[in-house]
Amino acid sequence: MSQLSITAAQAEWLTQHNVRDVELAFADVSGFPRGKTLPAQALIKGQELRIARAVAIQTCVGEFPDYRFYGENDPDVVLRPDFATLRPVPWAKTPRALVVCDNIDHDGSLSPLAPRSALKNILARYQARGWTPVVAPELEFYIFAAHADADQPYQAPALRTGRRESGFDAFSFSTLNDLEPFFDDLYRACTQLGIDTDTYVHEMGPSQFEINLKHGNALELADQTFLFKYALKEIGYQHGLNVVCMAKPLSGQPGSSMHLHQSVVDGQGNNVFSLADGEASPDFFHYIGGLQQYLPHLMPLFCPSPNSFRRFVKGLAAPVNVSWGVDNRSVGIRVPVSGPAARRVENRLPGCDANPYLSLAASLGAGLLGVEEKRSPTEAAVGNVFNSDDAATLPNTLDAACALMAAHDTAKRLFGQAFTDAYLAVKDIELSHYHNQITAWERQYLTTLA
Ligand SMILES: NC(=O)CC[C@H](N)C(=O)O
Repeated sequence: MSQLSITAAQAEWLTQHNVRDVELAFADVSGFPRGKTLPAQALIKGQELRIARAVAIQTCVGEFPDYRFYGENDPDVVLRPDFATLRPVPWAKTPRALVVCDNIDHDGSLSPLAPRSALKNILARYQARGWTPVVAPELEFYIFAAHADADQPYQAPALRTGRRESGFDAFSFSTLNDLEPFFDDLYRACTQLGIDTDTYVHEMGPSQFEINLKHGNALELADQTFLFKYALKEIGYQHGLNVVCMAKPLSGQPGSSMHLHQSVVDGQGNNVFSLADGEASPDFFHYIGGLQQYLPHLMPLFCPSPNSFRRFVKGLAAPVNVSWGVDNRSVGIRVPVSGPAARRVENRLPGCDANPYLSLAASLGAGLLGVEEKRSPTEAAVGNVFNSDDAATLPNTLDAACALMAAHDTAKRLFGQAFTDAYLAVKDIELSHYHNQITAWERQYLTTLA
């Protein structure tokens, strides 16, 4: 899966294309790209780069939790390139490449603080059973006009007639046509980055879109999703657009999700969720049982910011429960209609703001625990269950979600104590910043009272 050294063909390609630098990139806990840029020839010669271990657990406001979460001596990790991900940077004017890296501790092991390590460790647990997950993320995002004043609401971009979308316009083609130059460049970038896109549509909100990635290997899809979000931003900037993966950027409008479709194949490539006769297997139900039991304990990995929880509004196709059902958008765990080979589960909880490595690791980990423990799911939901009592099974703020994560050992069992403690410490800092803000709403409505 991972490729540890550069091939002669890759070195030749870098040289032939006059690639000056290579970004050694990895996702921090927020999913933001971080790393160092190295001259291409140095990479070819095998120069090793190190970076502070703490970078993986940088907060979204650029601070770090206490030393005890990453090492009192503030140590380094090696940025070890996975050369299977070496690609040109589509938006670079001077030829540049990028390669996704693992963070390696001094003892040669994957740093438990890095999100890519968390996913690799869960995949190793599947591998130990002779199993391989197959996943497909679906990403919703908003495209806004260029925007620099964080105090002002986002605005949809001006279209051909000067009009800006303001209402719902699901599945229309007209705005896709308006934004064709952006989408053309995005598609070109995806091809260059090895991102295998499937359908794209106008989603429900004003200037909200969805692009689905083709199903495949979980590590590859996490890398692709990480790079896709990087590409969205950069291609947007080239067109004077601000592409936003926040879960709920506009009040009163639909939020943006990152639904995760998942199935598992055995060593022969057979879907373990289906029996030979085409019926659903016991493991399929155990997997769903695991999701129902453990997803609530892992919510900060699907919904990483206070804003993430604003998405969960009844009736806007965003889940508010961990019920499961077939072909049902009022549940958190949806089973799409399919034949036996494609039998899969769709975890609808993650927002587009989720880190793809962590949300995939958490979802696959919860399902695996369900299989190992032979958990039974509830009865399948029938009809619309937005108002059912199951809603109470999910925390509805980041504060409550972190408290639930801390109160259970699920995250620790899947990702270890070091990661769990560091992640919660990061969230603690981010929440304290968030709660210290005085908002426009308070200025608007509380001044007459106080
Ligand atoms: N594509 C859909 O089903 C809509 C999902 C919805 N926008 C959400 O936030 O979850």
